[in-house]
Amino acid sequence: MVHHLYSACEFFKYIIVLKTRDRCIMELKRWVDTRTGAFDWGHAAKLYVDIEEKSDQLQDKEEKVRSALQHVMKCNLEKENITDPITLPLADCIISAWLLDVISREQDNYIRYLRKLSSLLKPGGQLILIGDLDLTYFTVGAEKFHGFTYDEDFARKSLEGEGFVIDCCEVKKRTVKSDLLDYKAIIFIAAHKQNLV
Ligand SMILES: C[S@@+](CC[C@H](N)C(=O)[O-])C[C@H]1O[C@@H](n2cnc3c(N)ncnc32)[C@H](O)[C@@H]1O
Repeated sequence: MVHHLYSACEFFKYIIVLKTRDRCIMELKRWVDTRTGAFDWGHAAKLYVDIEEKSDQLQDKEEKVRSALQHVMKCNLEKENITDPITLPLADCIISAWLLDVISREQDNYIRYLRKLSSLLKPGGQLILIGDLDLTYFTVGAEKFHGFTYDEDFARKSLEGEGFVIDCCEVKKRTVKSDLLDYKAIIFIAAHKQNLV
């Protein structure tokens, strides 16, 4: 998914994308390098310029994202240092979308993963967290996977418990009809990591 990078590159000159699967890393690098046969993310760029009413900037936007995207790196949230053997400098902002919902089994996991994301952030740094509320399953191809089920209260308390201050939290009720997954709403949270005193 690259949709969020179109907005992010308006604010950040250097962006690092972390992915766990080698195939995803390879595909995204092909797109960054405009290689033949790379996945066409044109619809994401078009969506961005349409929302921002900047359709004349379509070409520029693609180039801006590509030049901000410095590295596509491997990560695994199960590891102590999730980008082992590389240690990244602390980030100004982390965007995590639909990741914790999918990889967490229970509340303790979710909080532990959140702590790992926090450890990659500078004090005062921003965390933008997007997820599905009340998800129990999702489907990919013919396979059905477990979703971690949580509500707004749990997300808020988890962030606050890990030393974040929530600046904005919005919940948007589901409008899509599909039995491929069963979430009830999408949650968008912008929070910052408290400075240590
Ligand atoms: C629903 S997708 C979220 C996609 C994400 N927003 C993106 O743009 O790539 C869940 C992602 O979690 C990744 N994942 C699974 N186990 C992981 C782990 N242990 N550490 C980090 N990512 C993991 C999967 O490869 C998958 O891309």
